[in-house]
Amino acid sequence: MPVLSCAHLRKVFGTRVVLDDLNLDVEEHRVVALIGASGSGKSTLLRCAALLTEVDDGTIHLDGEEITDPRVDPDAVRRRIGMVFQAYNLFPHMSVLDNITLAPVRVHRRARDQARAQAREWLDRVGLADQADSYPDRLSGGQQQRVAIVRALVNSPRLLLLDEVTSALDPELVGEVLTMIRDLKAEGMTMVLATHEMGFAREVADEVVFLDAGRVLEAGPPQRVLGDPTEPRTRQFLSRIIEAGRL
Ligand SMILES: Nc1ncnc2c1ncn2[C@@H]1O[C@H](COP(=O)(O)OP(=O)(O)OP(=O)(O)O)[C@@H](O)[C@H]1O
Repeated sequence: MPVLSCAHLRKVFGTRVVLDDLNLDVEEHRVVALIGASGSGKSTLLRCAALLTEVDDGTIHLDGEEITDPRVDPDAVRRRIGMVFQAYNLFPHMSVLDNITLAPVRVHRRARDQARAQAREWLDRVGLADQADSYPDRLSGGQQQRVAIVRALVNSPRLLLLDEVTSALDPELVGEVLTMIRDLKAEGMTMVLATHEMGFAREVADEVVFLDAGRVLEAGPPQRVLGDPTEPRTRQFLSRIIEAGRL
């Protein structure tokens, strides 16, 4: 059974169809990279999967449970899904440790000591143990994004959704975040990531999914989709990326 299964998703903003009969399955321990032009629906898909945006039609299952069922408690679902955004969204007036433990303690009613111990363990693993009591503005962008990823991991989610997590970073800080994602993959974390980093998608993803106007136009192993795409639209997208020097 897939960890995440999206079937016939449809999302419309005003008159614009942003997800259009979209289907996507993500098996356990797999990493799926979503690629596609700006506006193709990558962020919307991730936000729908995290129950941050409501779908207009279709279903989403997490471990076989339909999470788009209105009777499901969204907070309970969000505890099982970690989501990280492009802008790390850390609270500036809170220490790293408080940023990480706020939701587990306040929203998910986890015991404070237990949440803090787990947060410290994670910070240690990603080399940020000495920053636990720092405020975000003392950290580099790469460190802040790693804290945001730890914040998403502290509930031991079944699935991690990463939306352009390196886009806001200076090029020299991208590597440390990518290394962290690589390590998570090695540990077997199931992930879906929207990315413009084709080189990284090629290296880390088990499957690359090309979205075009809210549909999955092409999906498969990275070598195939990025190296020898069958769809003209995918080829066109990739040649633009090559021109921009980003492949
Ligand atoms: N809350 C919203 N209200 C209205 N329109 C929205 C909203 N969120 C997204 N859209 C529109 O939906 C379309 C798809 O946006 P989305 O952010 O999902 O694309 P994307 O593929 O992630 O793009 P990018 O690569 O630029 O992040 C865009 O045209 C966007 O303007």
